[in-house]
Amino acid sequence: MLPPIWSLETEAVFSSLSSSPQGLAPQEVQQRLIENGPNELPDPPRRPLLLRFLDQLTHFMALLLWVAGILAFISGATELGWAIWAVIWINALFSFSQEFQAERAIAALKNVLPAQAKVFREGVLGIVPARELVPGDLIQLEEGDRISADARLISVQALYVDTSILTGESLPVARQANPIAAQGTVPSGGKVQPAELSNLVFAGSTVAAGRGLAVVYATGNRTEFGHVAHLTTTVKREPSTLEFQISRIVRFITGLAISMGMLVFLLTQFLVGMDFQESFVFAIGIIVAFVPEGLLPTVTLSLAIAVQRMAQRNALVRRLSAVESLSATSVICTDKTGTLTQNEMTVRSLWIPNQSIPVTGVGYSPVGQVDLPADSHAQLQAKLLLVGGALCSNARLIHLTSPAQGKVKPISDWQEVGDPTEAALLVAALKAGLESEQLQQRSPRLREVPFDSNRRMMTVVLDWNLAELWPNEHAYLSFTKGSPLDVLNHCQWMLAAGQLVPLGEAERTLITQANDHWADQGFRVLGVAARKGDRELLDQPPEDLEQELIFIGLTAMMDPPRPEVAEAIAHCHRAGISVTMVTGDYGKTAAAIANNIGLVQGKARVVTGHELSHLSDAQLRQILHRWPGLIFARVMPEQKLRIVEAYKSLGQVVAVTGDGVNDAPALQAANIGIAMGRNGTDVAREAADIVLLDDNFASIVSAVEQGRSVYQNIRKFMTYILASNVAEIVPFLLMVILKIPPALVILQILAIDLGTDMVPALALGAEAAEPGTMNQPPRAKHKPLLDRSLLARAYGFLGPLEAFAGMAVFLAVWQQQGYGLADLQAITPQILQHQADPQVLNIYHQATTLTLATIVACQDGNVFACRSERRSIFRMGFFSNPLIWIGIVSEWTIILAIIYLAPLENIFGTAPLRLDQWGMLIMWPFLLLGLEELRKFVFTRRAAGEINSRNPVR
Ligand SMILES: Nc1ncnc2c1ncn2[C@@H]1O[C@H](COP(=O)(O)OP(=O)(O)OP(=O)(O)O)[C@@H](O)[C@H]1O
Ligand SMILES: [Ca+2]
Repeated sequence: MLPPIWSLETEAVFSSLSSSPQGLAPQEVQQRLIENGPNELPDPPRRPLLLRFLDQLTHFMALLLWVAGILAFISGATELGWAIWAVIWINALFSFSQEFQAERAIAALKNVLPAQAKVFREGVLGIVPARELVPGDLIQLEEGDRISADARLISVQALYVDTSILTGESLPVARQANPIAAQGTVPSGGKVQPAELSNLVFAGSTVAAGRGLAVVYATGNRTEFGHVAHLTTTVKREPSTLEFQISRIVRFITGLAISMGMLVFLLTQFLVGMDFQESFVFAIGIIVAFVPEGLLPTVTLSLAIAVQRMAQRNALVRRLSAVESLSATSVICTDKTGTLTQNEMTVRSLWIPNQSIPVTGVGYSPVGQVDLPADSHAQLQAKLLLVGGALCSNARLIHLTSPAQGKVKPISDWQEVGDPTEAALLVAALKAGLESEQLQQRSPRLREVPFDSNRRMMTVVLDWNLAELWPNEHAYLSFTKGSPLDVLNHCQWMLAAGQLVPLGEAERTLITQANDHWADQGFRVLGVAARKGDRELLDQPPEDLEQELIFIGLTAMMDPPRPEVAEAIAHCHRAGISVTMVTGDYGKTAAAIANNIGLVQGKARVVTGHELSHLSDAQLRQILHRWPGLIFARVMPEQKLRIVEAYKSLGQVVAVTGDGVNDAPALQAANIGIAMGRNGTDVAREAADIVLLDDNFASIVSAVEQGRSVYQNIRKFMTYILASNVAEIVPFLLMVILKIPPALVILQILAIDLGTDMVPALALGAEAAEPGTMNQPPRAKHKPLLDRSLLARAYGFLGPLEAFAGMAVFLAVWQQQGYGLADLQAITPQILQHQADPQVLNIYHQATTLTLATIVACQDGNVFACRSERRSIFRMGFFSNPLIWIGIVSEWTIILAIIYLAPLENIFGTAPLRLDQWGMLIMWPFLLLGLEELRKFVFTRRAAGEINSRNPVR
């Protein structure tokens, strides 16, 4: 048996996996991919479709309907019995297909952002999809990465991994790269103990801090995670509060329906004097008609549609419930670098004491010049600054015209891998003819203290052999780069004109002023310092290593704002959303950028992380309350959490962006956590509700717009459905009050609720966002979906109008045939007892048919009315949502079939209409739409008046 991988020396690790320090060759990878299969876990088994369809036939509401159907059969109303059972099936099919579609839409999102891995192949670092990893691959691990295969470490720099998904251990555990002696480590019987085997990392865990290189030895099912995966991969889709709200509404309306049904039963029994069976049929019919069975699936589908639309606009929603929080978002706390700016850094200037040196060129292509000073000391120092920056970085430049290895997406000819800040330093050095790989070969790196955003510095220790730049009487040299003031704090000396000068107040002021000069113009400034020494540079703990440094110079780099961002911020302000910048960058840099993009006007209020740590919660809340455009600068990721919680305690709905490991708590605490898809870490993505595929602030704003529009759409189709319910119930109320036969029969009600209304309602659920959506303040957090204005519009305005139309045509048909109200009342008992003569019955059938057709026609007017709560349909255009027309065609197909196909005529109690009767219904939809337009007109006038009388300045 082979010795276990954790007991091997590095060379043996490579040879046992037939790999090398260069990584595998592409052909070899292909071969191994075929042998081992892709590095992914099989999808968890899903509930078979048939069973899921059966679920739809057996949930509570369906059971209720089955019972109602059986009761109908028992009481002899066979037709109604069949109809109710048909309702169950139609509903089940409809809900099933909607849920299926919604699920597919969401499942498709999984492939939008595939997991990736950084891997060396033939010595070149590239990014490949994690599913293409094979045993033998040499992978690079960095802070925040999710590890996608089991691997043996061969080098580490302060590497800590979070193995909680495997072991439940929540604290990060330290990893190392040396072989472990075989004896006594693993208990005989040999279950791998991840925590014990400190030179292994496992798929499913994440890098909490530091960096490392590792060789993959197991992929896919053969990983440790693969063994337990079947237990953990089933992700539960928790219902959102919106869905809770809807099911509450459904329950409420069901209750209402049942009491209505009972009331109708009692009234028809005791007031109208119907016989028992007939009353019973009415009661059941009313209950069935009123229960909004299709509501929940329609809501789910319109959420899924929104999620799809958001993905098209670069916002990947990971939890459905995020959609509704988006609609109520009132504050966005955003990063600066990469979100508001392009994260494309270019060094524009160098500064060494008393001298600035311009650098030309754009982007990452090393085309441009460093205008090196003529003075030899200054020239050497400028070069030293560039060399220090280049050697103290882990980024790489890839020139894509050279045969590209791996699958690196081409963005420009020159692309950076790694931190853009560091890539910019490499480019600047290259422009001065200093090639980082050559430098690295001559002065190999012996140690690294990785960058972290709390220290804001990074240090490397080199075996210094570049004496022509800077003679070194010691063996080693360290370079530290980082935020200028932090670096300066660790310096004792300054290099100037080839001499070490002790740093006094004057020198410090000089450097700080240079820093502020660049920062005020929006430049990101880094300081570079060095230290000479021997053995101690390798052994000292980081705190001691980064002491007594020699300050060398500053680099100023530009990261231009994204072009769309100013517009997006203006949108936010119009939409009543405050934007707060929370950045790790320097206050002056942040303020300059904020001004540039319109986040603040005039002088910005900047709160530094240091200041923040001295503020009490109450003071913080007061600041947040007072300043709409705020900047938090030099904050640590941990402090984001405090800002988020303070906003929440003010009752705001907070969206927050983040990219790093330490951002995860804030992302989780916020109402909406937004992670970066391009430059974010896997850890941040997994903590977030939404992942921005393009890291762009503007995408957040368009997601908010989509969120608002779903919310509006749900209100739209609810209004639409509730309005026709009124027209359905009024005939029965009038039957009782006026003692006339009902103007609709039960099956006709079912034809509306489960036939004609369905597709138009769906079409309303898929409406695009209205143009004015972002001109209104966010909705109040606790405002219920069914608020007073919606109920008033549906039950108090649209519904009664339709009911009036339906009753008017009903009575008009009788009138036409010479039956006034009194005559009708006289023959009512015969009609109800099915004893009227055929001629009268025929008139009755025509009258109910016309009422049915009129209500459906009114719903056509209504569907256009409901497309917006306040915008005129003439401004929206009748053809801007083609689905509406599909809905209308479906309505009339159903209605015409019911009226003119003989077998259906019998079931639905309809009769063919004459042309003049059709003429009677034609005006109603126009009347309804016209009155709605009038209402909207009055409403917008009033709203405009209110806005004008308010102080327009925020
Ligand atoms: N690779 C690096 N090496 C050394 N110092 C760095 C490096 N990257 C950033 N810094 C310094 O640390 C500071 C904080 O960086 P951090 O990444 O936390 O925030 P940021 O990128 O500046 O801003 P934001 O929080 O808006 O993304 C930077 O302003 C810079 O001065
Ligand atoms: Ca950052």
